[in-house]
Amino acid sequence: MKRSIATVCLSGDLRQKIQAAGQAGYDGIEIFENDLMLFNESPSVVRQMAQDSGLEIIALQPFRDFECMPATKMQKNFDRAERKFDLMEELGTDTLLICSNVSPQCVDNFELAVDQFGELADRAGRRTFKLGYEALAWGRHIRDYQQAWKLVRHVDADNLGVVLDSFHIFARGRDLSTLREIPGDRIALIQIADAPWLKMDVLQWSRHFRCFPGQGDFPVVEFMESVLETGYNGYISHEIFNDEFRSSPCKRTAVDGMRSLLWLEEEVARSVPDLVDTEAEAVSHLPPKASVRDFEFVEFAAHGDDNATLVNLITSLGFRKTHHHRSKDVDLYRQGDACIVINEEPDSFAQNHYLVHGLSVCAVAYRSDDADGMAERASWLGYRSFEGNVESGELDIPGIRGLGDELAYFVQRDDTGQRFYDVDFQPIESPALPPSAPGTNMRIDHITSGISESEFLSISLFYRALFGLDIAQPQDLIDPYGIVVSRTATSKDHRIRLPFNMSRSWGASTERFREQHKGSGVQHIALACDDIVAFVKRLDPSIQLPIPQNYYDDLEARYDLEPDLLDALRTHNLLYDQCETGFLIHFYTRAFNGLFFEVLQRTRYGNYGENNAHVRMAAQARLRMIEPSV
Ligand SMILES: O=C(O)c1ccc(O)c(O)c1
Ligand SMILES: [Mg+2]
Repeated sequence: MKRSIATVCLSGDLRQKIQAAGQAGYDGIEIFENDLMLFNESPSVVRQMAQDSGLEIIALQPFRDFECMPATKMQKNFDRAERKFDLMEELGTDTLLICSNVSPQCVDNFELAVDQFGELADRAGRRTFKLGYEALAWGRHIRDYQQAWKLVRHVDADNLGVVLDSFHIFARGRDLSTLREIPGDRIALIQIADAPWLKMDVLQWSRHFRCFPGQGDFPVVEFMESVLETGYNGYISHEIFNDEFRSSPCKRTAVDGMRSLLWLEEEVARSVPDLVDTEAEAVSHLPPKASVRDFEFVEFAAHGDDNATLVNLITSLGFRKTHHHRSKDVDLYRQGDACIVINEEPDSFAQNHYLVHGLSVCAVAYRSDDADGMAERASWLGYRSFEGNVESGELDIPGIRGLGDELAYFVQRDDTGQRFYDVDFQPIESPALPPSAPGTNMRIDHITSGISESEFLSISLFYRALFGLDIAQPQDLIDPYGIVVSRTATSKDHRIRLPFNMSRSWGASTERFREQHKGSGVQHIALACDDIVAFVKRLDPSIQLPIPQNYYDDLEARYDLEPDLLDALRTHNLLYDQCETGFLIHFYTRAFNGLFFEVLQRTRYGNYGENNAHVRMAAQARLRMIEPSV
């Protein structure tokens, strides 16, 4: 596929947009007229800029409100088109995109529209230009691609084709049935956009909520399959109007857009290999499939007193130090299957992380069936790799730059059942835990990150395209000081669960964390155990987040809980949630540097206790008022 992006997707001025698109590796760019109008260089300078960035200007757009206007306006419209043709000449582009008329003055007269487009195509043809006609979902009379194609077919001019924009098609009811019947050479351009399914005014939906394929809910892969069936082999061009993109660095957005196109091509090539005929896109040229299976360990950057704070907390949760790194100042703590690595090695990535963020998670390691394959996949998608200092005989674990300043590692288990710590670490004789210590088989259940609004879609793509996870619809969580928006990335078997949260309110939980932690990162680690009531009975309650008694009165009224259970919940700061098939019992620890742990027990329960998130956030906010340092 030839890859393109419309300048409207990116923040900044036209120079920044063009440079970002060029650096991200696109072949072409659609110039939005407004971007040109607001730029203080001539169209011929823009032409040179695009050329210098290795980009073909594939179209100028949009030409608006052309057809079926009152007679007095039509002459003006033809004149206006001629002015745009002059501009196209200077820009060095051969295609003008016209969108269907939205003006209240536009009359519903198909024959008239055919005549007018016939004349416009003649005029364009005289200057060897092409036209593309696109139905806006909110057009006055022409609103869907079938109507637009009917018009183009009736005009029957070689230089007039139809523009298919996935947003308008899905926003009007995802009918792809007749798309396959359009001959590929009559399609002027494919514009691609994904979006979340929302029930709202379609113009607002389009102008604010479009996103890159892989970040939303539209069946974009199916759309591309239908497009390929037409025989179309021109550009696929992102056209995303999105509020987050407007406030994000344009380079990152451009690179994410490229990742999205690669992901889309991969999905199409894997689902219908016969439709993909170019060698570069053949299945044999695709990267290894996503293969993250589980969490392997969480690594903290710590130092001095902070190290002691963390060790005290996790020891209270029943972790014990089992290994020390062979060559580095790194300890491993384990509790059942859950592994926490604490890194104090001087001059390391972890210590740099500590200097910036304080006590924090600097890496999450994922178990993979093919760790090198994951690294290769990451590099194919343009994610940056990380090379640590590896001594001879130690595992060279592939790492990449992940969310915020963190690393993501990919760890493979070999057939012998050896774990990463059997190679790089030495077991230590640790004193047995006191019999009173909670001891039940734990595993990492989920790891939640606090991120900024402008990172939200970027992270969705990271988890979807690189990790192959499913991304759930956003949910609103109610903090006493604002709304926290939460989405979760999950593997098919739910062994990997990665919620990520953002908030526009500086006082809400996510932003309070980001302020303390100096940026985005892991805010919350949830550990699953088999018997939480037994666990909590041996726990030092001072590490827990206190829950108000009113919560338990409400629980009692809401559910028919056994009195013993209700009593245990009440006594031990435990929260409870229930679904049709089962229930969840969980508690939270007090926070350190904005981070906290959760311990939970799931019984046929697939959610996250999100019904209790507001209780947790209110309890944390209250503690913060009493003890501002937490
Ligand atoms: O929102 C708009 O005006 C607009 C303009 C051009 C397009 O191609 C489009 O899909 C939408
Ligand atoms: Mg469009």
